[in-house]
Amino acid sequence: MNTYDLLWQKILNELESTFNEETYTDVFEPLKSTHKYANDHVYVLVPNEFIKNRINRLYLSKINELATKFNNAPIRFKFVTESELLPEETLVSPERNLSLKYRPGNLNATYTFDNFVVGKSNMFAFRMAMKVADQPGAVANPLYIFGDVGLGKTHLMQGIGNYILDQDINQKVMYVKADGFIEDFANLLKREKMEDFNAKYREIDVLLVDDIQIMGGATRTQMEFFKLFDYLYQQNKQIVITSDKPASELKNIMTRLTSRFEVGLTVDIQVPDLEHRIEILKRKLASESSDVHDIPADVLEFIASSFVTNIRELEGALKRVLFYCLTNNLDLTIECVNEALEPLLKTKRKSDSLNENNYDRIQSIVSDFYGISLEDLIGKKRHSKYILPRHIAMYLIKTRYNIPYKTIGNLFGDRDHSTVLAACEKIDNEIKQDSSLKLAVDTIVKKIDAFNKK
Ligand SMILES: Nc1ncnc2c1ncn2[C@@H]1O[C@H](COP(=O)(O)OP(=O)(O)OP(=O)(O)O)[C@@H](O)[C@H]1O
Repeated sequence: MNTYDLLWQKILNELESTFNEETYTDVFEPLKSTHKYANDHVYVLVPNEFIKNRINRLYLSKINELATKFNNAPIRFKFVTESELLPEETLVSPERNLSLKYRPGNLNATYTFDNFVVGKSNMFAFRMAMKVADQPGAVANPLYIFGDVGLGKTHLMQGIGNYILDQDINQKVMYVKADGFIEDFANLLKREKMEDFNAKYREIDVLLVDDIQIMGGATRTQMEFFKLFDYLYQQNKQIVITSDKPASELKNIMTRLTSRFEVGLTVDIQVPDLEHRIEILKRKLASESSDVHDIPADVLEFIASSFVTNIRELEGALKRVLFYCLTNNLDLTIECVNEALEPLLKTKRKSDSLNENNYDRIQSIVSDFYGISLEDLIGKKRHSKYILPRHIAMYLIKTRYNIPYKTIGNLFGDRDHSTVLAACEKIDNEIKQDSSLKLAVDTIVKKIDAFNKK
């Protein structure tokens, strides 16, 4: 038995004890050995497309996780049918080499479905992304993904692109951030090279546009984007868009665009809970090319509890811990991790406590101003004398501190992302039209500023 067969056997043993007998017998039992190792992947031949898709969707991430654990270094599996193998074996294409970080169409090869950790906060978004990737243009077009900073929108969107390319390398996928599109359009205006612009954006099968809110106010770009959107949409080309807010709440984006975004399917990604964050840390650890593959549970929980609202920060903390402990040759204990993270935690504690006090202060200044109790400001009563101050307090916290809507929701009796978002947008609109409301908000702001100067 070669090394890869041995590795596969270990994984199979683990899968046998993890999954029920039926799943194991149907899916894994026929897959006795590996086929080859190439392009950073161990290949396993599967009898048909159905089994392949089932494994890719449901078990691939677990398999890769076990593989990395048993191999003591990152390694990935690929399940292929016989018919796929022939063309693939003759194809020595750089696009297939995952050691290259970028693939055609500006795609980051490391953002895949199998390393996207799924939990309650992103389950629906993930399922829909898989469906869209399986049948581009047919299931939900456009797919509109929104959520707060650092929660995985780009990862999921590029996961769609990578999956589509994995199925068919000839598909033309194009990933662009909205500011990149604005820049390309500005260049087009300067040089009048319409053919280049069209070649880049029209001769494609899948368009992925990240952070569409950046296009707010860029009217001419929006008009061009509108034409492109319609052109691709009419041909059933898949479009995926991400944003920090729902389409209906986008500022300074023309309604004919936002209404088109709403024609397809909108999904959101929320802040992950503790268990989910710990799982993310475990999976990031397995994919790190360091010698550490196991971290004590209390240490993982410590890191996951310290970084709550942004997965990018959570990832950064893990990297810092690994680097610090490895270079100083220290064991991964809570004390050592605390030491490693101290500079980050210190600034965070400072700004958190400062901010928490400030959030409280905004809430009490608003409740004082309107002569209601703090309890009623935060509570569930639906009378207008409570609702307006509540919305104003949410709006002021968002505009001053720009923390996730969900976090603001937690400060107001666990209200959800969309409730807070709607409240903030409502106040933002109303102060433009209602001068007495604007005066009230300005007065409250002055009181807050006066307090901060004390
Ligand atoms: N569910 C997840 N599983 C694994 N990694 C994740 C997950 N969600 C986010 N990440 C990681 O967190 C980091 C930030 O994610 P990403 O850039 O996709 O966030 P975003 O929502 O697009 O942020 P922004 O609003 O700043 O554009 C990336 O490294 C990504 O791989």
